[in-house]
Amino acid sequence: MAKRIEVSDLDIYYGNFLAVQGVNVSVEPRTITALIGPSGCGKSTFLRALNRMHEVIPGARVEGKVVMDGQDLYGADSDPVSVRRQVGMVFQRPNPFPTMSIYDNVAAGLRLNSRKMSKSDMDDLVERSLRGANLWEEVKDRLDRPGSGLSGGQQQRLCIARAIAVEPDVLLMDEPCSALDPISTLAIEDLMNELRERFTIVIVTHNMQQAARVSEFTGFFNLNGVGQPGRMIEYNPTEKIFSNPDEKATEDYISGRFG
Ligand SMILES: Nc1ncnc2c1ncn2[C@@H]1O[C@H](COP(=O)(O)OP(=O)(O)OP(=O)(O)O)[C@@H](O)[C@H]1O
Repeated sequence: MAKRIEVSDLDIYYGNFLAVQGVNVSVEPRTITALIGPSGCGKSTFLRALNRMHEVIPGARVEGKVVMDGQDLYGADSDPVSVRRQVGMVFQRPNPFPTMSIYDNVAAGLRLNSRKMSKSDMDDLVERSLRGANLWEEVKDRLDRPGSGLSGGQQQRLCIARAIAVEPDVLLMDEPCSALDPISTLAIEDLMNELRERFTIVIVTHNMQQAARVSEFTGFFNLNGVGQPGRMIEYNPTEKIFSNPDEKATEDYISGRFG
């Protein structure tokens, strides 16, 4: 079930380096939010803080709050593994488990979450997830073949099937189309449009047209200079960001004056 994410006063560190400072934002359920901004301003860092992937890096930590429908993701009783099950992630490069079959790639997350399931229930869930990722028709006759044998765009949809199989509440996507050709990119964008009905989606993209095409809300990150922390300086409906942003820096960025 899609959930609301409320971020308050979030600071994100790598050791002593403050990479992202003071993010306050509320992301509504069943919407797509795009995060845009120049390289190094902390978009990916912020995204990874939303499912506690950030802390996997030694010395990395956050201050502030990320609350999902009332659940404090960094609270003392919150388990990072369960957070990552609730908040799924799709990466820039499609990363199916290379030696695993297409079927097992989708089933992997369910097995890791040690849900005991009959073979026929698992078959149903794998099919539903592959259909949900608009991949079923292309792979239904070769489910036992390795995931690595698919095209890049198919591999990315396989990764999305794997992510949605565990029924997360939120789906994070870090430049999911940057390694894909335009046709595969459109297939993923169509898919995002369908997935928004079931999930809260946050996507990092360098592609302004993509942000404009797929998202309802856009967050613009910026930084004042090298070594300075990135900040989310504007969060607004995407239409407003691209037609009449509140901040001059947002306008300069989207009109290609920097970045
Ligand atoms: N593992 C890490 N260890 C230390 N610093 C890091 C690490 N990853 C990122 N950083 C730093 O944190 C800051 C934000 O980086 P991040 O990758 O989040 O930016 P970004 O906006 O996603 O950039 P890009 O658009 O180029 O992907 C940068 O100064 C970067 O050098």
